[in-house]
Amino acid sequence: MTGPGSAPAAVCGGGETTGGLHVFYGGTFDPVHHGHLAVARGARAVLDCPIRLMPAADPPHRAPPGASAGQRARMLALAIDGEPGLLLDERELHRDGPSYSVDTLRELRRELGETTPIALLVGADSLLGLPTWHAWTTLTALTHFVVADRPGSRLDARLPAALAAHLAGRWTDDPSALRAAPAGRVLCLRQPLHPGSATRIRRRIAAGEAWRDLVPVPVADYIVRHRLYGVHGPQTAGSL
Ligand SMILES: Nc1ncnc2c1ncn2[C@@H]1O[C@H](COP(=O)(O)OP(=O)(O)OP(=O)(O)O)[C@@H](O)[C@H]1O
Ligand SMILES: O=C(O)c1ccc[n+]([C@@H]2O[C@H](COP(=O)([O-])O)[C@@H](O)[C@H]2O)c1
Repeated sequence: MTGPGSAPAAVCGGGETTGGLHVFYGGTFDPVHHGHLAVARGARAVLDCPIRLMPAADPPHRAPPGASAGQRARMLALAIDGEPGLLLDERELHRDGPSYSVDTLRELRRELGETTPIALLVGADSLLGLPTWHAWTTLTALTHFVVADRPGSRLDARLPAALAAHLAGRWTDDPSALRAAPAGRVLCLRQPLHPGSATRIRRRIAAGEAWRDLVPVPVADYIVRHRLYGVHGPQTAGSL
C-alpha cells in the first residue's frame, strides 16, 4: 500500500529509541500566520510534546523572503510568546547558504543522538514537493514526518510515483509509532483545514486590502511598525 492510512511495514518498525519525541516545524514564516499556529497547536495536541518552530534563514526553492530572517524570527517569537509548548528554534539562522533540511537534521542527529525520535512537521504541499528537496531520499533515515492537510493539497490526492514508492509502508495513524523508532514514519495530522497562506497575506498587504485578522495582533503591529511587505500606513483603511 502506498498512501496515507496504509499499514506499517517491517522496514521502519521498532528499533531502539532513547529520549522523548522532538518535533521541528520548519518554514519561511514570511509572515507567520494563523494557519501555521493552527498546525503547530494541532500537532502539539496529537503528539503531546513541544513543537519547535524553526525559521529558515535562506529557504531553498523559493524567491528571497520579503522580510529578513531576523524579522521573521522576531515575528515568530511574538506569535508564540507566552504559549506553552510552542518554542522558537533559531538554529538555521546561524548557518550560511541555503537552509537545507538535510543539513539541519544531521546537525540535530549530532546533538540528540542516533536513537532519539525526531519529526519534521510539514504541510501537505511541502510533502508533495519532497522529491525536489536536497538529498530527499536520505531524509527518512534521519526523521519522521508529520503532515498537516492543507486546502488544495490534500493527502488523499494521488502522490507522485517516486514519492509514493519511497513512502510506501511508512504511513501511520498512530502517534506512538513516532516514539517507537528514531525516524522513518509518516503521520497524517487530521486537523481541520486552515486556509492561512503567507503569499495571500503579502499580496493583501501590498494591495492595501484588509489583512490584520490573518495574523496574531503583535505580528500585525510589527509588520506595520517595520513597514514590511509594502504595508500602507496605519491610516489606510485596508491595513487596519
Ligand atoms: N494553512 C496551512 N495549513 C497547513 N499547512 C500549512 C499552512 N500554512 C503553511 N503550512 C505549512 O507550514 C510550513 C511553512 O509554511 P510557509 O512558511 O512556507 O508558509 P506559507 O503560508 O506556505 O507561505 P508562502 O505562501 O509564502 O509559500 C510548510 O510546510 C507549509 O506547507
Ligand atoms: O532541504 C530542502 O531542499 C528543502 C526544500 C524546500 C523546503 N524545505 C524546508 O521545508 C520547510 C517549509 O518550506 P517553505 O519554503 O514552504 O517555507 C522549511 O523548513 C524549508 O527549509 C527544505
